Amino acid sequence: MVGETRISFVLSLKKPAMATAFDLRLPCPYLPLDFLFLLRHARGTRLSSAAKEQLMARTCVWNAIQVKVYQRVADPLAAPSQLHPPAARAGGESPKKRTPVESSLRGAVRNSVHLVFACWESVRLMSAFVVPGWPLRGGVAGSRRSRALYPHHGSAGLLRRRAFPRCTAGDVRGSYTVGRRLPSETPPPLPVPTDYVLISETAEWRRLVEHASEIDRLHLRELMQDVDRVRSLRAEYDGIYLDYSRQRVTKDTIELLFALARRARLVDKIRAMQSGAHINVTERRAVLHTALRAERNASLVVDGTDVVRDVWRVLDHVREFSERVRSGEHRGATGKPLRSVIAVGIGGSYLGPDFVHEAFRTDPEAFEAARGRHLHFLSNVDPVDIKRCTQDLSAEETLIVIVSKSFTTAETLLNARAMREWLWSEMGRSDEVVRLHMVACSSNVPMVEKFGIDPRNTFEFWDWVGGRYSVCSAVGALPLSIQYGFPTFLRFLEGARSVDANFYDVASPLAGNLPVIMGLLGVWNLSFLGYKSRALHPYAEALLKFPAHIQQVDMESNGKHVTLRGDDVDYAVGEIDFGEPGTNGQHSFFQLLHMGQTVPCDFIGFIESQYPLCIEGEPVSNADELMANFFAQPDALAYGKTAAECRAEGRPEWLIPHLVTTGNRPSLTLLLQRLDPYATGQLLALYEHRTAVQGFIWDINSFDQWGVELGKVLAKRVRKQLNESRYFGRPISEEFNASTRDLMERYLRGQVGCVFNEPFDYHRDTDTGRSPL
Ligand SMILES: O=P(O)(O)OC[C@H]1O[C@](O)(CO)[C@@H](O)[C@@H]1O
Repeated sequence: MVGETRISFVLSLKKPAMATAFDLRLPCPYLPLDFLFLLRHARGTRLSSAAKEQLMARTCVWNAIQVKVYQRVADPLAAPSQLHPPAARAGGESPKKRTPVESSLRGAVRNSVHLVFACWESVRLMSAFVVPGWPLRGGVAGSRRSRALYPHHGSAGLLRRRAFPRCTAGDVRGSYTVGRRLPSETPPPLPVPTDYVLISETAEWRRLVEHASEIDRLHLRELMQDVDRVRSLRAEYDGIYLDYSRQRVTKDTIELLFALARRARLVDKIRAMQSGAHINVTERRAVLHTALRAERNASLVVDGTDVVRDVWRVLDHVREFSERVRSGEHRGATGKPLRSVIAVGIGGSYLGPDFVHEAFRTDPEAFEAARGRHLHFLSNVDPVDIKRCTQDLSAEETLIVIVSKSFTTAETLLNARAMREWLWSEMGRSDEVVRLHMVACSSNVPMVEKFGIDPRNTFEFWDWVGGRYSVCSAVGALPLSIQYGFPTFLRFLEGARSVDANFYDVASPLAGNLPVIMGLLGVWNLSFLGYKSRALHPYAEALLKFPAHIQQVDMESNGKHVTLRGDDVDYAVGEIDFGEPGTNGQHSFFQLLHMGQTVPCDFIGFIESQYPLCIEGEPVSNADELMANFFAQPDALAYGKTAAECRAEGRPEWLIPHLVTTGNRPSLTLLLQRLDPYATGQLLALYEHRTAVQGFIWDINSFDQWGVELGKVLAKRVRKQLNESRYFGRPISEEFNASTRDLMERYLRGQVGCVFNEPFDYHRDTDTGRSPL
């Protein structure tokens, strides 16, 4: 064996024809081929057949060499190269038109280059495969382009890298890691048990169904009288006090839910997540947002890379850059310090940072740290959002942070280009303006570079961080550290880490695992009691954006209809989440919560206020007034009001039916000391993991979002049509249904309200390339 040498090599073949040339017979369409490729071409190696068999087992486990060969295919599930989408057309740049002859000539040349290259690399790798201590040098990439393709390799001091000239993203990629001893391999996702059945077909599930009809006979009014029960339905961890006695459960329910968790192999799934297994099976990715808040001295090797080391490399970069901006060392193009930040992003690239920003804003220490600074978020593609963001700002003093994991999201890129135009319109059209005023957080570094952002000002994150789970990555770290200082952001990470420890401590009784308890209660309420919605009420104005963030975390994660294996679920999964801070929510939709549909509620409150205001002569402080409502609402929902109680109040008989509230409406209460950056991190992790627990029990993939992709594809068709009709007078295609056609026609009759001074690519006819102007 080669001992301490490890080589990681990725070859992405753009065309199936190329695969044929290499005789790659893929065992299944999406495979990273691992050693199969080498072994098929390995003649005369010194490997024993037992060793070959082991390598053929697709586990890519061998401590000497790791090789992956990807084939790009049409099926999205089958396209690992999707992780690095082709560079063309993003950032508004459009490819040059080529004649067919030019294109096929180029294609042929490129194919031959790839073929020669791949053969050469096979020989090199084969040599390393059989010769101990083979002095391998090279791989990717001295050039900025190839460094961008494999940014995570950029950090290892021991790497030897070399550019692959003429390669573009999506063509051929390779990387070697030389001389690092890697302690462990990425574990494979959990094997599917041979006796696999839908969770709803298990005895544990059926027992809960029966139990639900027993619970239906009990009212929370009675349940709350059992002091023993009430005291047993609570848990506490690191300053978070969870009271779930107002859930429609008994101690038996909880035992039955634990039995269901055992049957669903919840503990194994949590461990698989923690270890970096590819539990996001449809995208073949690990789910490691918890690594984003791991301690600096921790280590977690996933797919051959120590992800914690990478996390801290980026955090150090964030610290250094944010300090330079805050101190005024990094200045704008006209020499002014950058006091304002506009973070441009949408969905997970916006909601998390916005929630945390709001939570920090009135924390006394964070407030001090942010004095004189402004943070804004530009999310909606509605141009009005641009107007609102920029109207009070001076471009000369503004830094734009483009946040997009994919760097292909249409809304974000259009907003990014709009921001670039805004900067240029104020300070002149120069690369320098972009270099000094625009930075990016993305996992698609080549596209960021293509946009014109200095690669040194690009803060990467990785495909194992889902967008909605990315607030602890550079996505949140950069804008929030610039605004509040890096130490404040670190305290937020520490809070999240604390709850991660609780969640991953599956060796301890699950009764003390807050995310597990909350997740199981969520499953109970939806799948067994049939409550389709869930409301989140933080009694803290600073958490005003928390419900919106959790809405995405939960609904994008668990809004699914098939199990991990692709079987239809025959049970309800994924609640509708909404919420508002108390007491505002009470004066908005609480009427329905009290008298209309039953919606399980989460109440979040704090012992200390961020702003403890006491007005002389008032019977209680302002915070006490808030908390009086916090304590009252859960009981109002649980107990309701009977006709007898109304009569006892002397209400007229005709009014009584309108006054009766049924009660028996479940809620849980979370009480924490005070809302500071640490507690903000705790709450984030608690709710992230609650969602994961539910997904684990339901056996769905909580970490992909294919539904959203469909909407994006359709919007692309409409965009093309609007362009063609608006600028070239083309009729609306018959491909659209009558309703959409009529709506679009009506819309197009209106004025766009824009005058373009010079034509640019976006307005070219999509077929002829002709400019309308
Ligand atoms: O960060 P990106 O790649 O721009 O994506 C933004 C958001 O779009 C989605 O893919 C779908 O809305 C979210 O999951 C993600 O948070």
